[in-house]
Amino acid sequence: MVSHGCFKASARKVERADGPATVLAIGTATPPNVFPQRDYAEFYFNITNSNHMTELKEKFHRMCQESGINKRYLYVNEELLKANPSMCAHSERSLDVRQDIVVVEVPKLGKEAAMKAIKEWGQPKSKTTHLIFCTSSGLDMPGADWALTKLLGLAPTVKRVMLYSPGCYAGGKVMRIAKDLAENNKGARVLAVCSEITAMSFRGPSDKQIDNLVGQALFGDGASAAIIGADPIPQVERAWFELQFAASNILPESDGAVDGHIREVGLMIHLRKDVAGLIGKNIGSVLKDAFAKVFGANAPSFNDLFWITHPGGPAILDQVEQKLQLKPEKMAPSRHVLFEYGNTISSCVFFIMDHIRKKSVAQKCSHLW
Ligand SMILES: CC(=O)CC(=O)SCCNC(=O)CCNC(=O)[C@H](O)C(C)(C)COP(=O)(O)OP(=O)(O)OC[C@H]1O[C@@H](n2cnc3c(N)ncnc32)[C@H](O)[C@@H]1OP(=O)(O)O
Repeated sequence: MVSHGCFKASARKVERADGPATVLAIGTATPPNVFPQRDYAEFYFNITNSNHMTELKEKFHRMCQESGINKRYLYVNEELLKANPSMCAHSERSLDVRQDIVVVEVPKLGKEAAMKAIKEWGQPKSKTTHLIFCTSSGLDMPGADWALTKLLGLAPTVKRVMLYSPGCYAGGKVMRIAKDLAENNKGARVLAVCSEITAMSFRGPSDKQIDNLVGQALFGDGASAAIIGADPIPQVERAWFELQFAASNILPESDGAVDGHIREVGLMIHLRKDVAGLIGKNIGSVLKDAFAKVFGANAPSFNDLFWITHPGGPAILDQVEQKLQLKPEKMAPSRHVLFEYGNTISSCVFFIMDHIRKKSVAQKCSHLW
């Protein structure tokens, strides 16, 4: 609905929340198949019939060892991959097979995470006013947001936002949109769900595309969900985090650094070799600008502030730690989630926030950092 110009500023003010957006609950979910990273090269080269590529197998094994990952959860398993050999080739027509999996399973995994978040929130799901669904695992119409609305039994009038294919910066993007919705719509309760199943990009090795191996060594499946709203109801809702500021930035010389293209062969991911270097080169100035906007001239040091990093890979975490001269504990939550789950793309950041708050509770901390 669009109103004419006579809509009064005072009426708009009434509709805004008083306080900042807060995270009121978090839930996470993973598929049942667990893959220990130490055995993954063996599994991967066996299932893709690639054991004859001995040098590549050795290189992949080294990458897995250096990945900072202990285990990952994947929807695919031996049985499914044997039944769908086109997914095990490096580039064979396989889009239909992959889409058939993710169109069904991505909303289902998202539902698992969302139900945990709603349960923790403790409010009836009918109080959900907005739904944001984010995935880089496939595309469909009417969309995974619609599918999740049906699966959860949310009101047909819930205001939906669907984000397809934002890739790794999606955790921040989801929070930015949720913050805007929560602060500009008094009483809004936003269910934000990120769900990823890498069946779109699982593929066999090729000595012509080493960056594919990087992705095969790092990415894992997982879903996370959060309830975000401003002005928590006293004694009823609990604010775990306040969302102070949200922004995004396109780095200079970053074209093609992280690309994903949906083709007949599924999702083909490209990673430039210098991704970690590019982040290291820019992280200081980007964060300084962001923190100056929140704190003005009195921004605390990077070690004193509360902030977390998406664990794209160990090389990225090392660069950030080194360039900003961080104490090791600053990167510990990101490294922990990478170790336990791998890089679960959009869902990673809520996994990290969930880990931090649980650890704070276990250690009886009065604050989260
Ligand atoms: C969708 C999202 O969610 C978005 C994202 O996060 S995108 C993911 C971003 N992550 C990255 O780009 C990964 C960063 N890289 C790393 O963390 C580490 O390189 C790694 C864990 C993958 C491997 O570490 P490593 O084994 O210690 O050594 P490293 O030397 O870096 O790489 C091993 C080999 O792979 C090659 N390699 C690494 N990255 C490559 C790339 N992107 N393209 C081509 N080759 C690459 C290296 O040149 C090296 O080859 P040689 O053995 O012939 O020298």
